[in-house]
Amino acid sequence: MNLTLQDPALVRDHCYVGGRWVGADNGATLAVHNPADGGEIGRVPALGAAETRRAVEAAAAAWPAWRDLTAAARKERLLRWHGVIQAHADDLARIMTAECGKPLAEARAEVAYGAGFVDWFAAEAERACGDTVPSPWPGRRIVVLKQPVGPCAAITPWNFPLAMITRKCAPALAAGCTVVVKPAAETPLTALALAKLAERAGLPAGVFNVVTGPAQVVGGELVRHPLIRKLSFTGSTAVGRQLMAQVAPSLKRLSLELGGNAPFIVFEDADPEAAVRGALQAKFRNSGQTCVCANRIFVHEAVYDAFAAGFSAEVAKLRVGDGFDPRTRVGPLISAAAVAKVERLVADAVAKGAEILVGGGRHPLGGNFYAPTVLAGVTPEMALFREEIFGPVAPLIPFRDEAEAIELANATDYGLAGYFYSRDLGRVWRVAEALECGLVGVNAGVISTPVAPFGGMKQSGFGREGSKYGLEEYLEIKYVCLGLE
Ligand SMILES: NC(=O)C1=CN([C@@H]2O[C@H](COP(=O)(O)OP(=O)(O)OC[C@H]3O[C@@H](n4cnc5c(N)ncnc54)[C@H](OP(=O)(O)O)[C@@H]3O)[C@@H](O)[C@H]2O)C=CC1
Ligand SMILES: O=C(O)CCCC(=O)O
Repeated sequence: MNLTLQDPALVRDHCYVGGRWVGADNGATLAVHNPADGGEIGRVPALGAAETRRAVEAAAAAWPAWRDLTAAARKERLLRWHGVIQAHADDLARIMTAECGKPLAEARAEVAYGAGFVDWFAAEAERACGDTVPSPWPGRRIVVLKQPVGPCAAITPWNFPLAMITRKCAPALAAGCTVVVKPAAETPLTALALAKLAERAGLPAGVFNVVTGPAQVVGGELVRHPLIRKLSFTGSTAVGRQLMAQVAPSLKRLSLELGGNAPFIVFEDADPEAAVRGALQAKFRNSGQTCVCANRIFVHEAVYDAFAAGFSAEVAKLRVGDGFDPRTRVGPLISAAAVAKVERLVADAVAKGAEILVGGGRHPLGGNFYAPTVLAGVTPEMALFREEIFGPVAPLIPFRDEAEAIELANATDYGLAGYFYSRDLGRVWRVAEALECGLVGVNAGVISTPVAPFGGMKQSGFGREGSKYGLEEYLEIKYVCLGLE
């Protein structure tokens, strides 16, 4: 595919380590493909363990000087990075659409969202405030300092190739940490473009590094290296569990943002049109490939038929296609394996009695395109009730009353996002408090923003990204007891 950009220098074929552009020692590379047509759009280095170690050492070498800058100086450098990201927003969005398939409008929205983390945390750099505590001793004072954790590693997924990097790295850099990022194999070009822009913004060498290559080798080295003090990971629960075991020997700090199985509940008192709009947003953003996507849509039996009809009519209108086509609302899935997983889940549901209201199979475009699908009569026995679908399939499940809705919503090992529509104030509080998840959208289908805490409970992981809480993940607390004599 021919990726036409205003600034072609943003497409890199080398990694960014210690302020230099480097390849693998043995020259090995990995291909990057466009999921819409399978075409190769670039190649990136397949680094080995030795090159990854050098990246860690570069981050460690850069740490003292970066840590010792004033917060205002770090803020100023982050704002410069934010400025160049915004100035190249269209190119970044095009790179993203090419390598992960999302519609260009969504890619542009992701650049704005992702840049927002840099802007927000630039300002937060100056708010890493400590405390003084009333002392129990007359001759002593108690002071609490906040200090950067140290060199960090970030392992990021393909579904938000830009925002997942800035959501981790902006707070790390603001706090005074340095970072080595390993992006997903499917979407390294956006990460390397961000590195190019970091270089142009004048981030000092070694402060922000991007390494690409086989997950077990590159990721494995980052996870085990003793100089890395903290790991932040977004991806599948299975890999998150492995990484947690791998960091145990070096006791690194850890943030895990893992899979989800979000309930979306439509109560009988919901605004019906708003509920349909919200469900469309919560389900079909990024073709259903987000960890906060509605995975199970519970609808009160009194409004079930009306909701199913209204929602299905809107889903049937969603246009599927190449993300570069401005009419496209639903792009391809990331890979053939992702399509196969969605097919398996739909086949299992249909075999156990689910009814297909819309779609139900691969899209006529073929390849990685799957038709937006609505399934009625879904039950907890079906695999998609428990598994993260990560595709454009909306399962509808009727319920009788509030207690049953809450019980069904919480009947999952995951606990990331939950949504519900209701206009009853008492119910809004009761249900928001009862849902076992880290984010709740009430009468709102898309709720992510750099200013609010994002993160999960249960097997969706732990730690928070974004907001003032996101900065704390990269700060150590140090208690200083000061004797006055
Ligand atoms: N929470 C979320 O936002 C996401 C959830 N998922 C869920 O996970 C499923 C599978 O997606 P998938 O892309 O395979 O997710 P993974 O969890 O496998 O990948 C996420 C990141 O982890 C890296 N990684 C994988 N294995 C290791 C390892 N052993 N050591 C270090 N790093 C590793 C990957 O690298 P590499 O790409 O090189 O393999 C990638 O950078 C999806 O269907 C979805 O259900 C997926 C993505 C995001
Ligand atoms: O899927 C994810 O991991 C990120 C969710 C996107 C968002 O921040 O809303």
